[in-house]
Amino acid sequence: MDYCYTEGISFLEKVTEKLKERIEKLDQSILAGQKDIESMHDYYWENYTEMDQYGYEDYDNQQALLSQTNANNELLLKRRRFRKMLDSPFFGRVDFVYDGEEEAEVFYIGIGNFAEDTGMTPLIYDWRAPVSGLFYDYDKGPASYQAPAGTLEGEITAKRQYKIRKRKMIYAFESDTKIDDEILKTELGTNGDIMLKNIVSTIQKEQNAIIRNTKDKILAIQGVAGSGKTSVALHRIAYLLYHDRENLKSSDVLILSPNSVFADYISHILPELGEEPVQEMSFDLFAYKELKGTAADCEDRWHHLERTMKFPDEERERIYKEKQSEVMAAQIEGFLTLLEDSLMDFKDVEFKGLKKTESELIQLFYVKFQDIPLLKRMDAVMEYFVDEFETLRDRDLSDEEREYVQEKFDRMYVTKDIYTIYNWLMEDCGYPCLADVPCEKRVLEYEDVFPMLYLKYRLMGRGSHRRVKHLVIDEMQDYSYIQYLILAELFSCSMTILGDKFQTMDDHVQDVLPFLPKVFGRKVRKIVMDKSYRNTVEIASYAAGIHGSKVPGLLERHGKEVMEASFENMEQLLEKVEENLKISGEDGFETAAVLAMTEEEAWEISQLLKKRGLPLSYIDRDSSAFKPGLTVTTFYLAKGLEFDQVFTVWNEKKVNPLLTQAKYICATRALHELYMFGENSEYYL
Ligand SMILES: Nc1ncnc2c1ncn2[C@@H]1O[C@H](COP(=O)(O)OP(=O)(O)OP(=O)(O)O)[C@@H](O)[C@H]1O
Repeated sequence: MDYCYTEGISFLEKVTEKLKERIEKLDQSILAGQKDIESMHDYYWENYTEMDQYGYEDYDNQQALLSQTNANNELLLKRRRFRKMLDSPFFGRVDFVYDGEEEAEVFYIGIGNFAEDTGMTPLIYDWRAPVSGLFYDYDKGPASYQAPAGTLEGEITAKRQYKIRKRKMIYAFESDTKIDDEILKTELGTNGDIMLKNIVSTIQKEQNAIIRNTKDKILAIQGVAGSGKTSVALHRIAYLLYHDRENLKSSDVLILSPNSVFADYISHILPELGEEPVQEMSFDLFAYKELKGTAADCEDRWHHLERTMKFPDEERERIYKEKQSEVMAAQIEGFLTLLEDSLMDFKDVEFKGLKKTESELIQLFYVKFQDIPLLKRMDAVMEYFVDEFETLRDRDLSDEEREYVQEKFDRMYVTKDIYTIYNWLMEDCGYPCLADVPCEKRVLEYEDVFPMLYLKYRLMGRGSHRRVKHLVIDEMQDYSYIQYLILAELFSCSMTILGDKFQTMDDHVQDVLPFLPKVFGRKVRKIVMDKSYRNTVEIASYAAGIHGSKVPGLLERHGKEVMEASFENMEQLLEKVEENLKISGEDGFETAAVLAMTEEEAWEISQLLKKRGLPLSYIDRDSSAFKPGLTVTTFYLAKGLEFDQVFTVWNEKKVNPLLTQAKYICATRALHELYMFGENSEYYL
């Protein structure tokens, strides 16, 4: 047995013992803490009637209780981390000789810090600790890392990698190259996990640079399919949380994600890395909530995609695109300038002897309060009026009086209804107007949702979300110019923006990187990730061929050739799917997917496969869970996910403007096997 392995095992044994001891001690402290909390509760309930009349004692008690509860929560978190570490305490080791010293210091690296006791030198260092950068960034030889006190230089004399599962050493070896490609290939070649994996033990140097970047406020990553964008973004969140515990909590981080299934698919990563889950939201849902008082319902992206595929209409698509574009944003600005006059109908105001003439009001409106958004400005003028009244009369207005005055001022707007104003804008731009119906009957088509929301913010202001301190935008290519303007209005925090222009859900590739700096009004650091880790060489080359783009950098992981076939009808096609499906049996796969174009097709296929007796999960836009086994869904809901086997199914006779992008998205979802199956019946026409 080699030295590296035996030494690894003996350290594993030592650490396991120490972890167990530490967990036991924590058990006791937690128990003692809980008893304290209980007795503090008891004391409070027994004595609170007698506590001093000013409430000092009561306050002190509450504070003591709070700090004891917090202390106990921290212990609970620590215990949770150590329990997790028991399974696999470390995965790397670096021996580092600091400049000017003789002997190497040994650093073991794992998912968290672990010392025998608080304040002692760690036996294991958190992968996010400054010293752990050595493991990811350097081979043997001269190296340095950034410590709080400055750069520390020295030499790496040894570097090792381990795989430990359920307290058993699976392998241990000396790695003199970067985190070894062979290991990476083996890790990627195995099935076993169905959700996205944490990649702490094999983070690559380029990925590490992104994860550890705290300098750039806005990072935008254009990465080829499978380059680890989502993984890197999540590890970056964990890194930021670790290094800024004081200011950044999990609840301060928001991920804009494409759908709920994707949110489920990535949800376990942060807890696995010892952090609490972060907030997650879809932008469409957010818009729907924000427009509640303006329209009864809003279509979402899926409606639009389905319509584009079912009823391709170039003119309609042109209008859709224009409405989301920079040109539209400029048109809205021009429109707003004119609206300053056309929306207003000034009249003298008089209330119980206090009068403001039309020209005085105009002066206040256009000069004194000119910086306030148009639909909020009259409120400011009214407050000015009310203030003057209350000062002169030396009394406050009653609620009824206030309402009466408010009405007078509100009447100076021709309308306050955003929907009506939006229709004026449509008229100005030469687009068809939306139906003139009352709010409860208004259903916004997707093309109008974001321009209307943007108009609303420009008219009413919004104020940025102070609670969100870091925003992650995944699938950046799927957001329009107008959507980015809204995001810039809403969030002024640091951001990680990531995506792949080739996966745009549109008939054209959209590259958002050129306009981001303009929208956010600041420098955006752009990073390209051009190596793919997901697909085999065969699948990646096939996928690149769909766009005629160059094959990304790949690990030389080979697999089955991509199978392309055309079938006369769906039954024959599904026969072939069944024949090739390998999700059961000894060396079967964990996940497989049949990916169709439209929801209707996906549903139909799921029913036909069920009839064949195949167990499966059907994912539609309302689904929220990702499950092992066979999944049937559309290409657009499969975004961001991956499957061991993918069967892409489309109708060859049908005109589908999204077909090229859809095929590319489907093809790049496959880890090991890809089947591209066309069907040429007239069924779906
Ligand atoms: N350093 C790494 N070590 C091990 N696996 C990795 C590494 N980087 C990426 N992977 C794996 O590659 C696959 C793709 O990663 P991920 O889903 O994060 O990529 P992506 O760029 O977001 O993909 P896409 O845009 O196609 O959805 C995942 O299985 C992930 O675990």
